Amino acid sequence: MSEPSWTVVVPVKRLDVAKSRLRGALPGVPHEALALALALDTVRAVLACDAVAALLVVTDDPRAAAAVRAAGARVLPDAPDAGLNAALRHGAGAVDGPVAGLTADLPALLPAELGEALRATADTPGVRHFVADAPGDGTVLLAAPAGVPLDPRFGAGSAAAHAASGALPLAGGWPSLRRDVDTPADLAEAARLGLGPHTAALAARRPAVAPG
Ligand SMILES: Nc1nc2c(ncn2[C@@H]2O[C@H](COP(=O)(O)OP(=O)(O)OP(=O)(O)O)[C@@H](O)[C@H]2O)c(=O)[nH]1
Ligand SMILES: C=C(OP(=O)(O)O)C(=O)O
Repeated sequence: MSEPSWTVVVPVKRLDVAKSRLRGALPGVPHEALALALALDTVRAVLACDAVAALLVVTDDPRAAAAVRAAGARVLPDAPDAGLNAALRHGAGAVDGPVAGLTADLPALLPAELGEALRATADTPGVRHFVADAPGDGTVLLAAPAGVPLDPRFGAGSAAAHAASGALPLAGGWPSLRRDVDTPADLAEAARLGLGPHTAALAARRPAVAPG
């Protein structure tokens, strides 16, 4: 097995405004706790991946910053404060060597699937690669070899945007990597695959019984 070489950059939006489509998905669970749990399970899997040398989380959220730091990530403030792609460019700009941007909403992520995807980039060297999300329209991972700018184009229709910008799609199955969680239905899908411990603990909570 080759040495770990990748730095993974994970952007985490301020928890109070992150993952708005998921608000209320787990009754009785504060929204910020759910957004944080998704990020912590993502971070946990990245740190356990043998292809990853370092993890850089770009965030302005103090609670998220403290929690991911405690888990072993480096934290960079979201100085541009101009959205996901600006945060990724900022993070990638602080990195030497191969760099991958990964979304922070992958609570079922298995380290082995991330490792396979990162290693698969070596089959076509010198170019950017991306992994589309399960529906195929979005992107969960964008990877650039050393010396090539990450040039992220996340957002609606990002799989097509990444392809149009010259990035090659990676074709593995990788269900846990492709399972980003934007909606309650996505969360149910992720639970079917197997949630990481932070999100699983919240999903196992029962809402308090209403008085009377
Ligand atoms: N640092 C940083 N991260 C961001 C920003 N916007 C989105 N992200 C992160 O980018 C990833 C993918 O974002 P989305 O799935 O669009 O998440 P979102 O904007 O929180 O969710 P919705 O409100 O449901 O659209 C998640 O890890 C977010 O935390 C931003 O402005 N700054
Ligand atoms: C940020 C993206 O979308 P979503 O909001 O669906 O995670 C994307 O897929 O590029």
